[in-house]
Amino acid sequence: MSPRRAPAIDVRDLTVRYGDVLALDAATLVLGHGRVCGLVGMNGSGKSTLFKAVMGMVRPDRGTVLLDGAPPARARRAQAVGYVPQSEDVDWAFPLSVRDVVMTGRYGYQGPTRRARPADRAAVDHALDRVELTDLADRQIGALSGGQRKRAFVARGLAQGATILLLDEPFAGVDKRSEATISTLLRELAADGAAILVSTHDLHALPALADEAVLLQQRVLLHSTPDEVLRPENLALAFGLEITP
Ligand SMILES: Nc1ncnc2c1ncn2[C@@H]1O[C@H](COP(=O)(O)OP(=O)(O)OP(=O)(O)O)[C@@H](O)[C@H]1O
Repeated sequence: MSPRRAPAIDVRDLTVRYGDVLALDAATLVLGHGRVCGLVGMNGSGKSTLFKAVMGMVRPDRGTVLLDGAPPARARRAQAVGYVPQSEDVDWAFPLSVRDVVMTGRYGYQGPTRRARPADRAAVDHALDRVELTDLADRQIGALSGGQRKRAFVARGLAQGATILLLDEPFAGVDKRSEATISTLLRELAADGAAILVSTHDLHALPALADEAVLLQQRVLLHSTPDEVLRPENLALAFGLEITP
């Protein structure tokens, strides 16, 4: 019998503080390959902090993160994990074209100072095509619309060949076309075996997008199906008021 595969994302008892602010409080979240998990919570509930901790970009006070059974730094070196940050976390004035940004997804294979090999260029072209940005590939990244920028970062994860994808509010401020393009792509990637953790404030879109969902309020309040998470009494737990999706 083959050994059981480690979960794609295995977060246990994760506590993160920024000074006096308790951003995550013993959060536990386990996600398998082939699954899309929606992360739902109020502003300030710790969603971005969870992504950063999973990427190894913030140091937890307590708890562990394993990606495919390995610490985040090793998973990053192996190019196993791709991250689409919140728009606010990106310097859009950086003089990179869309193609350059997507090519950074390949740096683990070629090193930043080496010239792109044909396989790298082919992977980048394919990724640009899948997010429908081929026509804009040579434009400076800051000269794209919000939705197009999100698609460029999704393309970076695609070009990288990441099997774990973390997307921090990829639908914020994007139009229906970009939203549909990204959602369809995420479903296809999950069908190919990727594990996808995606935060969203778009509760309507959750059932079509995600196989499972997490309600976060520093702690994981609930990890269940999207329909269960969207029950008004559960949303009231996380948002503190009666809202209907
Ligand atoms: N660098 C930082 N220094 C101090 N406090 C921080 C820092 N980053 C985040 N915080 C605080 O940690 C808490 C969690 O923030 P986080 O960005 O993870 O929330 P979020 O759920 O992603 O919010 P949003 O939905 O608004 O993006 C908030 O109270 C926030 O103010």
